[in-house]
Amino acid sequence: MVSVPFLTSAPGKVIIFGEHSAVYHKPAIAAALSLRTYLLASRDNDDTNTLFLEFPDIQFSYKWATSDLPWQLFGEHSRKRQPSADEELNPELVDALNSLLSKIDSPIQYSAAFMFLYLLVSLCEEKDVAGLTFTVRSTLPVGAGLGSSASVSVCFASAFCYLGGHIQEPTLKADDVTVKDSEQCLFIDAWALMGEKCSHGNPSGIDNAVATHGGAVMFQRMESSVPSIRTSMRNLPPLNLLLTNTKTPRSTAALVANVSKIVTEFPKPSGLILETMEAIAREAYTLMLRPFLDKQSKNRLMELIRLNHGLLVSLGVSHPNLERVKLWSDELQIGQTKLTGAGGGGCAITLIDDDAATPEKLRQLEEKYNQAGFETFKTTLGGKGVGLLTEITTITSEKLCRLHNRNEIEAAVGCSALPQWRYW
Ligand SMILES: Nc1ncnc2c1ncn2[C@@H]1O[C@H](COP(=O)(O)OP(=O)(O)OP(=O)(O)O)[C@@H](O)[C@H]1O
Ligand SMILES: C[C@@](O)(CCO)CC(=O)[O-]
Ligand SMILES: [Mg+2]
Repeated sequence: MVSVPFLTSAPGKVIIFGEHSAVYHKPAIAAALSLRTYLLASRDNDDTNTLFLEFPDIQFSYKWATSDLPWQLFGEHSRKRQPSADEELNPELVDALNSLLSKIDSPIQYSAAFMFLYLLVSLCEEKDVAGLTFTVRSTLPVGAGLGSSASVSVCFASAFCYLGGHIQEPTLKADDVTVKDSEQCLFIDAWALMGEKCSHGNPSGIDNAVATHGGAVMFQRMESSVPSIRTSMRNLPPLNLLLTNTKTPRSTAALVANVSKIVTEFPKPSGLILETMEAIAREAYTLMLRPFLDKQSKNRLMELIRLNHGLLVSLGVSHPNLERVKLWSDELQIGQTKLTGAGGGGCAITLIDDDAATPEKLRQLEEKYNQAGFETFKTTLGGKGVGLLTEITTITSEKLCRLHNRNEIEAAVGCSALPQWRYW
């Protein structure tokens, strides 16, 4: 029997090359971020017949009588299995959850609650979770292209795999280096992909893979049930990346659906665009295998960023605010900019040209962004994947909900602040 309270955590990601083309089986390059989501499972209420959700980042607080959930749809055997990459969502469970959630009218809250319940009922029995409170806090911006949905999905999947007895406690500390994926990580990743399917119909799996395994990868989705290829990129060259959030809201589900429409209606040109994106990601991979980039390679990488962004624009996934981020960094000749994640708003990355970007120019750029209401981030790439923290004495759901900002969340429960975190 697992003892509560405990926390799970998973990082967000930045896609450097290959968003959208990743859905169409093309290779993409992404790295874990130091910004993370934290999920606390605790017994903060006396009522053992109820399940409580606290998701303050999206202003959502909810509860269900545990007996109202459709536990009967799964037996012990189906809870223990690892879903294959092409497994579709269970239609009976989808129907049951749709009726249960019919009163929630915010799409953001609906999709979070739907993912939560889908994974919970798929992985746990009623007795495992009755009376528990689940609280989510994230240092990632919600729905901004940095993989917030996948990091939440990995937090849910790992917590429910653990509560359901499908995986053991992890043992790796932050500094331990591993070369082989653990079986437990593969199990969590497979279920987190099902969670991403709850969030949008056709995920490539790159976001949940990075949130589960951490580090930096070249990722390629395969056809049918063949597992995706994940090639770890251990010695990523130091990249001076500026991350800018336009704060323009968008949803990955809608953007992926729009691209799918273009791919269906214009198969030939869109096919060529996707092939070009593949060529870009492959060349970038070769360049990024070198531990240090010489000037010529760095310039080539910047050109590839520019080309990749242009192709994403042609697929219709940019936004005037993303173009503003690019225009202003182009005007000041800071480096090359592309949107990251699903686009349509959210974040852009700028690969900074260290020779051209003087501190004064960077200051001017940040000032322009601030005036437009954009937020810039400093974050490190390639951090740890999914983790667990047990023996918590000081944090309760109420305290976690009350934390005001990223720094407070990191200080209270963060992977960077607490060496007691272990990783699967
Ligand atoms: N802190 C959070 N608390 C609760 N739910 C969250 C949180 N962060 C994200 N979510 C869920 O994930 C959804 C956002 O997912 P979406 O895929 O649209 O954006 P993203 O994952 O940030 O970007 P991308 O998929 O482009 O990387 C939200 O609508 C919400 O349902
Ligand atoms: C747009 C997309 O390529 C990345 C979203 O972070 C979708 C996916 O790969 O699942
Ligand atoms: Mg997402």
